[in-house]
Amino acid sequence: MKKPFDLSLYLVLDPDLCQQHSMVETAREAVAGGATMVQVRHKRASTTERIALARSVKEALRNTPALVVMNDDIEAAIEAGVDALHIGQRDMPAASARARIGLNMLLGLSVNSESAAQAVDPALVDYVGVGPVFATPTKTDHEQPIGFAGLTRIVAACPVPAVAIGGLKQQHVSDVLATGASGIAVVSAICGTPDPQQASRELWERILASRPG
Ligand SMILES: Cc1ncc(COP(=O)(O)OP(=O)(O)O)c(N)n1
Ligand SMILES: Cc1ncsc1CCOP(=O)(O)O
Ligand SMILES: [Mg+2]
Repeated sequence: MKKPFDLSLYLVLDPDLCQQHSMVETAREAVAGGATMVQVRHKRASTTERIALARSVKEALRNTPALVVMNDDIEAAIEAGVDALHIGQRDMPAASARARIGLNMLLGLSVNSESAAQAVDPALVDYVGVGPVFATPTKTDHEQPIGFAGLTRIVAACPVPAVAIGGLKQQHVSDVLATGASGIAVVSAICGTPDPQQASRELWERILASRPG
């Protein structure tokens, strides 16, 4: 069975930024501070290394409600038994990914335009990552930034829940949620900060403060 998911505070791990605190430690601390999803994203690692890393992250988050996501690597996602796979428009067709991962794993897809949003098939894709909202040095090959106006239009065109990504910091939380996005995805707002739990908690508090009720 697919797990229910909460995109509110979505951490994407980065091996270069996670030096003082390892990726596993950063994941643990961020979830203690409120992160709801953690993506294992390691572009230089082998599939074997990604499997080991994902297993360690899963173990660290075992008694928490946070979900573990694998970026790009379908073999590693299946072998490590993560909760979700995240792919981009150029990685593989969503239909191929869904055929491989089956019906029990969540599938996330990156979207950068209204036309890509309209093309999302909710029978295949569970959520979208929309961005980059702003230019960011964390991903050097990112698409054209969309800004909040673009984010608003793309989120409205998406048939599935959306998480915003790219250059997002604490001060952007309320503007992100005002677009209709379900959450905020961050790398450098948590990875590489001196206290990842505190960074996560500050983001989480802004999320709570930005939501009605
Ligand atoms: C939540 C989330 N959204 C978008 C992305 C970017 O995915 P992609 O476009 O495939 O780029 P890489 O991350 O693979 O460089 C993401 N990873 N997560
Ligand atoms: C993985 C990814 N996809 C689009 S932008 C991005 C990196 C976001 O990093 P940061 O939160 O540090 O700007
Ligand atoms: Mg990708």
